[in-house]
Amino acid sequence: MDQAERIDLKEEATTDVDNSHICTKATDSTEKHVSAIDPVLLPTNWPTHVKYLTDYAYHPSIAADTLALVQGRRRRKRDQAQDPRSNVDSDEEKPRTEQEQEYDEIPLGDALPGLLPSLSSSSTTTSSSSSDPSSPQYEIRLITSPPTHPVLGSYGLFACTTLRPGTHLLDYISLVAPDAAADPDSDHTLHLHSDLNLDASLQGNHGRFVNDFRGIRSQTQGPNVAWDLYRDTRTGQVRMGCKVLKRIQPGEEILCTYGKAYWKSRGVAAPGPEWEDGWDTDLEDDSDVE
Ligand SMILES: C[S@@+](CC[C@H](N)C(=O)[O-])C[C@H]1O[C@@H](n2cnc3c(N)ncnc32)[C@H](O)[C@@H]1O
Repeated sequence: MDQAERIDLKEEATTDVDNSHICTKATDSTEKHVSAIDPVLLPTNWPTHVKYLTDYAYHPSIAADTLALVQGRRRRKRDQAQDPRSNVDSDEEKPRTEQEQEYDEIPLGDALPGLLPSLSSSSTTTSSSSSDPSSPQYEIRLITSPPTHPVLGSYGLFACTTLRPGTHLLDYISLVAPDAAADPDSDHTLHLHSDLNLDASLQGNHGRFVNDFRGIRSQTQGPNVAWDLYRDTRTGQVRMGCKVLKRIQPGEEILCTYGKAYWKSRGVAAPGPEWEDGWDTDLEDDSDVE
């Protein structure tokens, strides 16, 4: 952890006239490595009690083997061993453990650079992400309307630009903790893989602000984004991506499903379909939408 990139940036407010909403724009000059983002660089509406992370933090109780797998170190070692120029010992002759095989099955994907979202798309390999680094794709907003909104007075994540189905928008960055160390009272948890969970209650990124669609979009509309587990092609690190399912207009709230189990564990009925299929099965065909 703590490989956060510091970007010396100045923030300026810009108004999107067409959509009557304000998004925060940022420009960078130099890049350095420090342990955390400077308070002045934090996103608008970022809570003071939460540390902003640009990469995962790992709970000290995670077993060494599991940590090597979830961080991708075990995979990198294997890849290096296959390189004829390398003198790294190969693990290939050793039979794959059940746990290694389980991690091998996680689909590969390209991680977004661990920067603030306003800058994160500048060097991404995903063609579906925004190519304009000075134009953030989303921002945290205090929810003040409509009066029926279930989390009125709390925060949510909102689109600043049009987001197309299939876009890899962000990753849910937080503390990675095993079940045994999970905080049962945390409202900012997401299952990662096996017995590992993501907990962004005290450290995280924009992902922690994505609300559940219930009471905001209809059951027929469903969520407009979905969480998608992947292993970074480059590093082998296991990450939780957020993919756009349906076209999201500027100013629209970015909403996922927490799953029925989340609400059931909190004594809340969650009617309607499960909405927990893979993100690509619910992907809207955007080809004829203008
Ligand atoms: C990950 S947080 C979402 C961000 C939160 N609004 C904030 O400002 O930190 C999850 C919590 O937000 C609230 N929440 C999110 N979506 C909701 C919904 N559709 N209906 C009711 N509460 C919701 C619940 O209290 C839930 O435990």
